[in-house]
Parts: sequence; structure tokens; C-alpha cells
Amino acid sequence: MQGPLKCLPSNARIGVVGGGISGLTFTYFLAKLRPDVHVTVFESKPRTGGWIHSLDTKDGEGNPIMLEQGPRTLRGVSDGTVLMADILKDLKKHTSLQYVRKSSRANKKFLLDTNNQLVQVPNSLITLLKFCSNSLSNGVVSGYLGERFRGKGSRSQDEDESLHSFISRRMGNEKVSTNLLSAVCHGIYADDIKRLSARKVMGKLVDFEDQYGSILRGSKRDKSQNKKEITPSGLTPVISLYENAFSKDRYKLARLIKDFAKYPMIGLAGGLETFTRSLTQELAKWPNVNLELQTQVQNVSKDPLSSHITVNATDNVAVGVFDHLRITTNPSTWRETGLFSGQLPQELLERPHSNTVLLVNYYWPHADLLRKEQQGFGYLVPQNRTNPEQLLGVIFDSVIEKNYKPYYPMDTKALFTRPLRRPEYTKLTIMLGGHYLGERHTTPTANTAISAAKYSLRNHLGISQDHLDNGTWKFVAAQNCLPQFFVGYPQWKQQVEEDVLNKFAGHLSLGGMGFAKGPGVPDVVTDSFLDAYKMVQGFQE
Ligand SMILES: Cc1cc2nc3c(=O)[nH]c(=O)nc-3n(C[C@H](O)[C@H](O)[C@H](O)COP(=O)(O)OP(=O)(O)OC[C@H]3O[C@@H](n4cnc5c(N)ncnc54)[C@H](O)[C@@H]3O)c2cc1C
Ligand SMILES: C=CC1=C(C)c2cc3[nH]c(cc4nc(cc5[nH]c(cc1n2)c(C)c5CCC(=O)O)C(CCC(=O)O)=C4C)c(C)c3C=C
Repeated sequence: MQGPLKCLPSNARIGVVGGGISGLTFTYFLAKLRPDVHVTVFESKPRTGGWIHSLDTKDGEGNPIMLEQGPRTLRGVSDGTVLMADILKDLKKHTSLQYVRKSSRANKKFLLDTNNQLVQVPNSLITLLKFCSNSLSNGVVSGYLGERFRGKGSRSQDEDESLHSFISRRMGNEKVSTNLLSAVCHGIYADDIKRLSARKVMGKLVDFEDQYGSILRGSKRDKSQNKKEITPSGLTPVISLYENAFSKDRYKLARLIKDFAKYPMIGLAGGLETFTRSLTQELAKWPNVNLELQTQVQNVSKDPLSSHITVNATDNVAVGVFDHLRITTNPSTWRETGLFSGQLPQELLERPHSNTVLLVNYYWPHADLLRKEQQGFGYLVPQNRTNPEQLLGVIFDSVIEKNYKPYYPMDTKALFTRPLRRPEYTKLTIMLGGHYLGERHTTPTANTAISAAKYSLRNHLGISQDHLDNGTWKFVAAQNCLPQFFVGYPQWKQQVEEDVLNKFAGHLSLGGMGFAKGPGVPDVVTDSFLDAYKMVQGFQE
């Protein structure tokens, strides 16, 4: 969160709203930095982890399987991933860390073209030539060659616009946006490129245009500047703060940064929930942390004299009075419970909305149903096609899982007990809905979503009806799982942060996907660390 945070008095009481990875890591960092403070985490559900959910279930034959019903991979080159790896080391769960090599087939990404064919996103000269012969590449070459010479148009320095409008201006055509980038927007935001804020999702490119008049010119200059981001000790500025804050071994952290920068994706054996489960178990042992499950926070209010914050749960029952309150929930949910009603202007509370994703998992235990040329991370669907099934994309979990390498090689005893050949299987996650569900988020039934998933797998991957009908299926509607980063979001966020600072005088902070640098797991973890650190440094009244 931008802006200063108040320094904590000794034995301070801290409340945290939300037991997802943001709330848990914030609690971990703060309670470790300041063992004198007492932290209470409020989580509305019976479990922690939020959207991180690695479901342990059984296939049709009763054998155990794990299905990811939320995120599954972390960016290697990211401070948050390094923080998570180091926490896992402290929790003695580091052997769960695994990675995908750059050259791995699991790092091949596909786009769906208008003929229902998978087209690989180029990563070599051959795939580039193949890609260029597909209509998905229309407008790329002319857009690229002319980009440096295109003017800025009438956009003023601080103005926001949709990502579609920004990219179309820079490329001199709309095709690059609708054919290519719209698919990437489906795979990160589940959103429509025409309503995403360019400043929020590609702020750096917008800054390049502002500063250098061109994205290409800016990125060329930035490449040389970027090198300064690693300090002489081999740490990034954030990891350097972490090293100091927790007296960590600098060389081990530098090693993690160097190694992870080589890997496009990091995962965890047992699924990403290995992290939140282990962290929850650890926090449950700490005397200065209290986890209150099944407690939905309804609203918060500040005592004008003491600056203490009272937290009310269901039926307006006060569940605690705190020196500092951390809110990690999606801002679009604040309106429903009236979290800030009477505290922040109504027009600010009305603005945020969210996207809902329909997640369908498919499992076939007996064979790999993906052909050799289909082996990859998965495919994304661009917006340039009619899409009655409302498909955003499909992730090939079995390919990713089969290509993971352990980051910490196992000891020799474990090597001998490992099965020699892994049985073949197919595990896919089909993601539908998002912006296609419309403003009202009308959620289809499980049968409708599974039928749309079957239609997609049959027509795009050629999987037979028999295999589809006899596989294991799971469906979950991840309601309002991602904030909608509307045009003007950065200004909205800044206004909320300013109003919160004024109203709560640095005693309330905002985290989670809506307030971190980006919506990814590493982003929210980095944000949790930086704010916990800020509160320990803090300012005095
Ligand atoms: C389908 C999908 C795929 C994704 N894939 C990736 C990926 O591959 N890689 C990646 O890095 N990121 C991915 N993400 C993003 C990732 O899931 C988020 O970054 C991360 O889960 C955010 O965690 P959080 O704790 O901020 O929020 P959440 O997970 O939303 O946690 C918030 C918690 O607050 C609780 N809560 C809400 N309201 C209240 C209340 N009033 N009182 C008490 N508790 C409350 C909720 O129950 C929840 O447990 C994906 C997200 C989705 C939805
Ligand atoms: C290729 C298929 C993909 C589908 C389908 C997909 C769906 C999907 N993803 C999110 C949210 C996020 N995904 C993120 C990263 C990410 N997603 C894919 C591919 C697909 N996603 C890739 C290759 C990556 C990058 C690898 C990685 O870094 O993990 C992220 C994190 C982004 C970040 O900046 O870290 C989010 C968030 C949703 C909601 C979704 C549903 C359609």
C-alpha cells in the first residue's frame, strides 16, 4: 500500500481480515518481526488459503488425485517467489519446491486460432516462422516496424485508457490486441482487453510512451537501466530488505534469485496449497497469533479519540479492538458487507467489480490423451472469435506435473523408493466465464459448464467423446475471484489509499490483489512483506 503506516506500540494488537496467502504471509512477517505484538486473523471460510486450493480427491476408480482449483504456478523471476521459497525452507518444506526448465515442453504455450487449431507462441526461429504464417500474427510485423514512428495521439500524461486502445494506437492496428494480447488478458485477468486499464496492467509500457514516445525505444533504454536492480551482493532491493530484517544468509538468498531467474515457472509438490497449509500449521503454533476461522468481518469503525479500530463480524458482534487493521479482501466485496460504510465516500465504494471464473477439472487415469505436438502448458483463447462456450483457456496440468524437476534433489534413500516410471494420465483444467458472464455474472450449472468443457476438448484437442464421458470431472465457480482492473483503476486506488490514510491515520492498511503491484501470488506476498516491514519502521504520531 502506498503511503506511510503508523509504527506499532509495544504489545500492539493487530487484526487481519482474510486468511488467504496475503493475510497469512502478512501475519507471518509481522509476528516474526515483532514477537511482542498479537495478531488475530479473521477468515470467513472453514479453511485458510483463499483461492489457493489444491483439492485432494479421488478419481472414478477410487485412487487419490490432486486437482488445482486456483493458481498452480509462480513466476520464477519474482521477489515474492524467493520469499516463499525461503519461508518453505524455514518451515522445512523446501523439498516440495519444483521448477520447469525454459527448454521444457511444459513451457510451450499455445493460442487457439479461428480454425480451432493450437498455434504455438513463438520461442524459436522455426516456431516464429510457423506463427507468422497463421492469421493470428496479422498486424504484428507492420505494427512492430512502425511503432517507433507513431505519435502519442491526444492522450495526456496522466490519462488512462483501455489496454486495447493503447496497444492499437502503438501498433497502428487492432489485430495485435484482439488476436494476441486479448488471450493473455484471459489468462491473467479473465477479462476483456477493451475494459482493462492500460496503466494498471501494462504501466511500464505506458510510461515508456510518456517518456520516450515509443514502447520499443523505452524498452531498449530500460534494458541497460534494469541491471541496476540487482545490488552488488546479488540481491534485489526487496530481498535485501528481507535479508536485513530477518538476518538471513545473503548467499543463500542470492543463489535462489539467480536460480529462479532461469526458471519460467515454479510449483510445489502436492500443489500450491502445500504453502498455505504449512504456513497455517506453523502460525497455529505461535503464541502471538490467533486464527479465527468462519468469522466473516462485516464492518470496521475507528474510535475518534484513541484511533483504535473496532471490528464487527456477523450480526454486528464486535470481535476485537485493534491498534492496526490489515484488510486483504477483494475491494468489490466491501460493498456487500458494508465494510467501510460511513467511513469512505459511497462513490468510491461503488466503483470496484470482480470477475468470476468457472473452473472445470478433467482427469483420465489410463493414458496421455494429448498428442506429441500438443504437449505444453496449455492454450489461451483470443477474443477475435465467436465463443458461445465462453472459454478462456485450458491448462495441461499433467504435462506440467510430468515435467517438473525437484529444486532440492532428494536424498539417495528417497531416490531408491521412487517409482521408476510414472503412470500415464491426463489432467486438464478448463477455465470459462470471466468477462463473458456479463455484468450480472449469471453462473451456469455444473452440467452446462462441463458440457462446454467437453465441447472444447473434443473440438480443440480431438479427445474422444468416450474418454470425455468416462473421465472424472469437478466443477467450481470461483465467484468474484479477481478484481476488475477498470480504466481509471490506478486513480481509484490512489484515492482509496489517501482516504484510508486520512480517516484511519496510518492504523489501517490495504493488501491483497487489489492493492499489490499485480494480481499474482508473488505480487501479493511481496506486498505483505513490504507493508509488514514498513509498519515496523513506521512513523510516530
Ligand atoms: C483461477 C485463478 C487462477 C490463478 N492463477 C494464478 C497463477 O497461476 N499464478 C499466480 O501467481 N496467481 C494466480 N492467481 C492469483 C492468485 O490466486 C492470487 O494472487 C492469490 O490467491 C491472492 O491471495 P489473497 O490472499 O490476496 O486473496 P484471496 O485468496 O482472495 O484470500 C482472501 C481471503 O479472505 C477471505 N474473506 C473474504 N471476505 C472476508 C471477510 N469479510 N471476513 C473474513 N474473511 C474474508 C476469503 O474467504 C479468502 O480466504 C489465480 C487466481 C485465480 C482466481
Ligand atoms: C495457457 C493457459 C492458461 C490459462 C488457461 C490460464 C488461466 C488463468 N490464469 C489466471 C490468473 C493468472 N495466471 C497467471 C500466470 C500465468 N497463466 C498462464 C497461462 C494460463 N492461465 C501462464 C503461462 C502464466 C505465467 C506463468 C506464471 O507466471 O505463473 C497469473 C500470475 C501472473 C503474474 O504476473 O505472476 C495469474 C494471476 C486466471 C484468472 C485464469 C482464468 C482464465
